Amino acid sequence: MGRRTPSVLIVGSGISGIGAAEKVHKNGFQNIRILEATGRTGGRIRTQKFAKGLAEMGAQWIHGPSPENPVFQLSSQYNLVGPDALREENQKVDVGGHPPDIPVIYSSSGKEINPTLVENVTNLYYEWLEKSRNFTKDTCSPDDSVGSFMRREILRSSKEWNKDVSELNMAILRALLNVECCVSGTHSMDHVALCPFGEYTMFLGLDCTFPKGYESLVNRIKANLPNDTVLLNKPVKRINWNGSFQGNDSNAHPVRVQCEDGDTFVADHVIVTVPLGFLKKHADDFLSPPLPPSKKQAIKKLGFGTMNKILLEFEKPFWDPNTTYIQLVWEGDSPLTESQKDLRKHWVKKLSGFVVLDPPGQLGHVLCGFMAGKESEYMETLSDEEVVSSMTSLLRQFTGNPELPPPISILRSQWHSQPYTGGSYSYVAVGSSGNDIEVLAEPLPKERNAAKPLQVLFAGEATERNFYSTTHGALMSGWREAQRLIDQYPELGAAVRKAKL
Ligand SMILES: Cc1cc2nc3c(=O)[nH]c(=O)nc-3n(C[C@H](O)[C@H](O)[C@H](O)COP(=O)(O)OP(=O)(O)OC[C@H]3O[C@@H](n4cnc5c(N)ncnc54)[C@H](O)[C@@H]3O)c2cc1C
Repeated sequence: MGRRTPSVLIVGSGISGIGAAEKVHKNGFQNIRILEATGRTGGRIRTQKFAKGLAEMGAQWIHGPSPENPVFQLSSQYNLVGPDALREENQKVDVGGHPPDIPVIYSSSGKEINPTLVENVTNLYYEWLEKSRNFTKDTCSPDDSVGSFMRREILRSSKEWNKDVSELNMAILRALLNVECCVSGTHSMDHVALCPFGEYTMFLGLDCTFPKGYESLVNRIKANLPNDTVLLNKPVKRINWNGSFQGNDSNAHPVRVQCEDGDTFVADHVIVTVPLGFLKKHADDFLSPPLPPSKKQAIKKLGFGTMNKILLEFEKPFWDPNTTYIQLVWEGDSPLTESQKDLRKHWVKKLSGFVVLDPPGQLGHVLCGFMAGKESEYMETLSDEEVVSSMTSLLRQFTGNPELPPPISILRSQWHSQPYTGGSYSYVAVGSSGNDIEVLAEPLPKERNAAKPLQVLFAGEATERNFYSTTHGALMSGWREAQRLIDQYPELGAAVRKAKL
């Protein structure tokens, strides 16, 4: 590759792209540029003004804020999390993947359900969920899903239920599975593969938020980069590699990136951090020569679903000040029957519940509803007025108060319709496995030599086998690819260390 300073292009300015850029920059790389399709940095980390304060349209919590979590490491180093999150006890809590607080539960007949009535079935649900993480490819069929495993457990257990609890138990289980669809970012748990489900790894620690918004972390990392590193509104159309473009000669850069506006950039290396949702739509023509068939297959097989938020601001809270979560339970619903197909009529039934934003003094009286799957994608096509009207009817029905005032403002995410995202986050779908994640992460070319050096690298949450769908997974993936480049140029790191002496 000669003695020229290596140039690195990064496609996408989410936390994986910004994180990769900062790491290579810290290790002596000087020629770095990030090309971002949209008019902002942060990608699926997006903080917006709403009500009295801020709201997160994408990532909201640091999942597992403990010392092993790189997002937590950085956030505490930069003083971006509150004192509770920094307490040692907080970092040792093992929530085991379920919410630590007892919710307020409303049913569709307008009654509040006493949580003790559903405690047994809720505990059973979490036991089954835990069990579903213990399978491997040797102990289950590759076609099996978390949803069908749960149904088998429900059917087995329900034989022992009295008639008077059975209906409520079924309705609660349906509601809990709706929550799980939000966690996995999928339409149905029937789409989530059972064997690799346990590969997803959780850190210890009670989830925490960012008082100044999740974007404060992205901005803080970005501040370590030279000012002109990020070019906004530069959607990349095609990446030519292996010198497959006109005007190239043997001493020139092996990679050229073409933007939709006609601009081109050449480089030694490109790190692609675009979401899996984007790759699914553009796998055939995003690279030239095209992606190898194994990578295209992995992109096709892995899951990428939609999970959206609906934020509602109220003049006054109708909930008790201690309420942290409101769970909605549709009477008569069951996890054993498919959800209704008429989205226009039934989309609201997929809403899993509302988190109460805290503290109200800073944020206002705000409920944040969560909804996954096709219903969530349908919601994106409606107007704000239609969503407010549906939410008002829903809350009036569940609280049993036909006079409940409507929310005074609304803000919602629409991740599925974003052309450069195409959904919310990835999961390991039935028919795929953790190996597909590894294949997606493999750099190109696969066989490398002096004539065919390392050129196209892949990062982003969907490339992290154990931490996909999270901000820390995304950051780890950016650091992983940055390290791959750093290892390629040991002399740059050595020069940085020498300069520091
Ligand atoms: C609603 C929601 C809630 C979430 N909640 C949490 C949570 O509480 N905790 C958590 O840990 N994680 C959460 N996540 C997941 C987390 O936000 C993501 O895993 C993480 O932010 C992904 O970072 P990334 O860098 O991989 O991708 P992104 O942030 O998506 O960055 C990719 C960037 O590439 C750009 N791009 C795409 N195509 C092109 C192109 N052709 N040319 C140039 N640029 C392009 C995009 O515009 C984007 O800016 C949530 C996500 C969503 C959507």
